[in-house]
Amino acid sequence: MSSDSARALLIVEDDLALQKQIKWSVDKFESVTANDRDSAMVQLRRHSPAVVTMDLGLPPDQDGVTEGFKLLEQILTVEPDTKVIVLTGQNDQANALRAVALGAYDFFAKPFEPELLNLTIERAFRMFELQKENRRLQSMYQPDALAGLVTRDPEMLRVCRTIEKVANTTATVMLLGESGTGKEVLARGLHQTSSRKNEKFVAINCAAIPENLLESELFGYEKGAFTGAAKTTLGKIELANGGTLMLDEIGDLPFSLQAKLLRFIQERTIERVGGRQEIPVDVRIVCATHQDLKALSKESRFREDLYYRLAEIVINIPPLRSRKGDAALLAYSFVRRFAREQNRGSLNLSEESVRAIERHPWPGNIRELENCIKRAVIMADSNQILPEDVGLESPDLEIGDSSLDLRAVRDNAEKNAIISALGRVNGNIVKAAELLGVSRPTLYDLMYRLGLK
Ligand SMILES: Nc1ncnc2c1ncn2[C@@H]1O[C@H](COP(=O)(O)OP(=O)(O)OP(=O)(O)O)[C@@H](O)[C@H]1O
Repeated sequence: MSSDSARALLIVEDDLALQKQIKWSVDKFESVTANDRDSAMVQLRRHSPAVVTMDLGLPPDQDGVTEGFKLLEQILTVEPDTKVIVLTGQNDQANALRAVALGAYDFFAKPFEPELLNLTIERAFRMFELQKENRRLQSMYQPDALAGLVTRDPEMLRVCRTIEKVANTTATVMLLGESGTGKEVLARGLHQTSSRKNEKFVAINCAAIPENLLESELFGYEKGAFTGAAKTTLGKIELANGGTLMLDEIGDLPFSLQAKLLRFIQERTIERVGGRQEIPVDVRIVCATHQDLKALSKESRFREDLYYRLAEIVINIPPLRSRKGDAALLAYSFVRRFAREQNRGSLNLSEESVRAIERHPWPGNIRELENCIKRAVIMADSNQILPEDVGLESPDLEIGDSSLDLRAVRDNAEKNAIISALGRVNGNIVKAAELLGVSRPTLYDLMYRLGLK
């Protein structure tokens, strides 16, 4: 445990002899004890333990599980980040799975193996610390204007610092990055950090508007300028007057309009379509593209003089796959956001999901990850988001460290046995359950948990 994790382990066990035995066998952790639901909740409030081990059979229902499940729900409502390890009877896998589905961190069958229990508790503490660290980092690095931006990647943090530095200059900023890397978020951040923050931020996507409409969208038009121009209408440039104009996908600006934009940047005046008056406009320009504008200008598809006008400050935004640690950090933050929006209470990513997220290359960058987590929050049947909810393959067992991870070894062995059994009986669940010596519902639960369904 790290020094900051002086947070206790809470052991909830009504059998006092067993309680002592557990406490003794996990004596490297600082522990407190409770023997029923009420005393457990008192201890929870008093010590805010990071990890709880609890028996499901608590008084007055020692032989059942009602008190145990009530306690589990209460703990996760009051302290959703607590890692709860449920101790179950030997053949009580159905309740163990139900507990995990409700948000328990792990389960453990009694009689327990002290070494394994120690290992599981240690992992739970580590997970707790990791999540806490993620939240700390998230709150640390955010200047107010870039508050919605989640990152701990050194390159992205440099990008944020550059944005802050240039915000109050008049320099035109060019944001280069793949789709979904947060170009608009950064452009808005720049606007918010600048002295123009109380004026408008107007964005226009040059790729999304047909060429014949783009000119009037940008520059506006006078009444009667063309058929259907019933009244004088301001364009985006004029609408942004005093504020910031974001020209998104600038690489798609038609050649014919590039000259007109260049003129505006040089003269700082516009002429509406069908108009003859020069109208002065004061806007800060930020442009963005995923294209290589220099290459486009070599091919004479983008005016070189315009490029140099727009590229006073060029900021390269790294793709998500090269931001260290950001995929998981963003995923945690999106889970919290969408769980709140969808009233899903305490919802957590399973360890497998986190690993799968870390390994995925995210070609659609943060937008793809955001959509993926939104879907997962809707799809998750339990309080744990599994790799299949995220739509990602469960990562295979790693050679090395995690081959020593007994839970993963056990999961993998169970998965292989189930796949073999199902293969042998041609997919017949009843027969496979018989072959494996478990009930049909247990097999279904197992298949679900192991991502075989
Ligand atoms: N660092 C970040 N932290 C939190 N959310 C982010 C971050 N970066 C991007 N997002 C979110 O990801 C989505 C995509 O971001 P944005 O629209 O800014 O990307 P873009 O690069 O402008 O994409 P495109 O080139 O396709 O227009 C948005 O919903 C945005 O809120």
